Amino acid sequence: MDVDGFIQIEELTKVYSSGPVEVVALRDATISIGRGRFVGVTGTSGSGKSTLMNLLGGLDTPSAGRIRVDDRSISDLSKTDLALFRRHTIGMIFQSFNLIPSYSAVENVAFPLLFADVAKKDRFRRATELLAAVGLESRGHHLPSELSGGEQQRVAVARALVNRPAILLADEPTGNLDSRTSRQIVRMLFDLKAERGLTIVMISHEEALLREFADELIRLQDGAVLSHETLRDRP
Ligand SMILES: Nc1ncnc2c1ncn2[C@@H]1O[C@H](COP(=O)(O)OP(=O)(O)OP(=O)(O)O)[C@@H](O)[C@H]1O
Repeated sequence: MDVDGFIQIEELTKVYSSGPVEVVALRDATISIGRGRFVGVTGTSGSGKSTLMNLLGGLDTPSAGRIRVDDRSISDLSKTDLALFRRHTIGMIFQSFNLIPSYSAVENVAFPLLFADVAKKDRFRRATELLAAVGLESRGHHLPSELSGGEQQRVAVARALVNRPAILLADEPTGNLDSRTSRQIVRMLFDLKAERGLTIVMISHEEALLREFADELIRLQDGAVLSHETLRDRP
């Protein structure tokens, strides 16, 4: 296993065509991310951050280039293998928490396990453990509408981690939160990284927040990698 190049993004390009107009959302991006690193991605609006995240998460396919995770090219996976990769290797969270409104917190967290062939009793045991890991052990039976924004994002984090993925992708996870709650959520991601050996890629335009908690900072501009800084060396 290659610890340093756990995620290898090689000359990745994404072109969107809408009618005669072509938009190069990502151009020739080459990035190497080590296992267990917390990597922040920043850049102005339209610089290609979400495009990169969607390609990394296997939600979209590149126009050129490839992504390797743990030495496997995800660009060459069959539909079935890509679905398995998404389920077992990647957890994703977004600016909107995307919880199922009629499900309690614990049911939301357990939901991905419905598709993972896990017995009901174990689904709820694992979901309860994850809720405790994000500090919400006493809120399991609450509906999303009964939780604050920060608490809803914690439920979304627990749900993203319930299949024990190696990688957590976070696309503007603090975009709907006030600055104090934002800091609490990013600190929690930082702690989860250390406890679980997670590799985290987080998009944010709050550079100060990324500088406080991330190990590395990538800046995109017009779809290209402008810089890739190391903020903290591996301990
Ligand atoms: N489905 C699509 N069809 C056409 N163009 C797209 C599509 N998705 C993104 N784009 C374009 O690609 C470029 C990069 O978009 P992207 O969403 O990756 O940027 P971003 O850095 O995440 O922006 P923001 O911070 O505003 O979310 C933009 O010019 C955008 O308009």
